Amino acid sequence: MEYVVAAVILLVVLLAGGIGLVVPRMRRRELPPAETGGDTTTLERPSAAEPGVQTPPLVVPAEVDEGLPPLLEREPEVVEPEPELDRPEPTAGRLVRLRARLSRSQNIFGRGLLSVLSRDHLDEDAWEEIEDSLISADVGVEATQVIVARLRERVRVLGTRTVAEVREQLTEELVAALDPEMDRTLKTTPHDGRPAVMLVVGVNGAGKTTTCGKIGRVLIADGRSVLFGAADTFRAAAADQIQTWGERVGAETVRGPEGGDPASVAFDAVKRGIDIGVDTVVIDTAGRLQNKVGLMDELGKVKRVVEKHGPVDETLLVLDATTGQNGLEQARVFTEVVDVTGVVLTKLDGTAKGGIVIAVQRKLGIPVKLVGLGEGPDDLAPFEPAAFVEALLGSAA
Ligand SMILES: Nc1nc2c(ncn2[C@@H]2O[C@H](COP(=O)(O)OP(=O)(O)OP(=O)(O)O)[C@@H](O)[C@H]2O)c(=O)[nH]1
Repeated sequence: MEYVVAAVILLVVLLAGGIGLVVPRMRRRELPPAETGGDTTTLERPSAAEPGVQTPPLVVPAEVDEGLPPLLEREPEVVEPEPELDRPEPTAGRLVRLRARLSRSQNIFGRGLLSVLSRDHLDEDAWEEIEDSLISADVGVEATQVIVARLRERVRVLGTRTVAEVREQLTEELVAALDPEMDRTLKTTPHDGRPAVMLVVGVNGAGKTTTCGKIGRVLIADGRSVLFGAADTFRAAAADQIQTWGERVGAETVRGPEGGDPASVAFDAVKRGIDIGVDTVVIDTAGRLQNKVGLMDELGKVKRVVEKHGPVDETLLVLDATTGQNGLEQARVFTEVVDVTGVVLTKLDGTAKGGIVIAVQRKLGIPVKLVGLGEGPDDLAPFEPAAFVEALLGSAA
């Protein structure tokens, strides 16, 4: 009997010991549900939850942290490196640096025109060829007639003989046709405690959004701070596109919902520009031309709403040089809707008709302020008549 009692006691002790060893191990393997209370350590969930979904933190009892290796390891903290910002090229002398891009136009001006001028005797046929060259370079009939008449007169009166002299005189006439006295400065200086506001208008595809981005870089290269307003809510990708341009140079973009009200985006952009104290707010707009009345309403509204903050300082019209004289008709519609203060002529690198610059200025009476000479971020140059004409004529004499 004593043996039986001793055996039962031994069995109970062994069982108790066994349970004592096993239970804590099991408890270590299982994570209890949240809200255990008491002394706890809160861990972040390792994977990001879906946006908008609140994920409760995982809670691990403090005792688990002691002794055994942690079952849930903290994610190593990832410190994103600051994105490196682009440093846009300085704007001074860009036109000279990009002059090779005008090579297609140069063929007409440089080789064609100057080879005629180099003939021993400039007879009627030669003058007609010169006229044809200018017209086919899109200078426009009216402007061509004025330029050729003045050149003929100078050659006759001065008795010009050498090619170099004729070239010099042609250069002067082309520069004069570009009205070098016109004010081509961009009004981008903040005033009255608010940023300068620039509206960028033009038909879709003219290179408007790209040009906004390039203008931002031009301004930043010249030491200004910039904010973009993505008021082209018509084309979904336009806002992304301009935001990307902004991110590359550290400029903020204000955007609205796709298909939203462009005027409200423009208003918010200027408001934000005032709040954060930038120098210039550049606003991209949509340019659907199917319906002139709709365009007038939309652009007119954008302008009116923005002007609740103060007047628009600069309204730039973006024109695609490759559309030639057709582009001029489109341009006129815009000048009727908004008070255009300057023209940006894009894609001059893709046309043999660089003379369009002269036609645009004469027809619209608005200065060309910038020219686009490629798809690269800094392929936009302040327009300088003399440097431009030199680049067109090249050194083919
Ligand atoms: N070769 C050349 N291409 C250019 C120039 N400027 C713009 N582009 C190109 O023209 C195309 C159209 O440019 P976008 O800026 O998207 O045109 P958009 O007028 O803003 O069009 P929407 O946003 O629809 O209004 C792009 O492929 C640009 O890279 C230029 O000076 N030269």
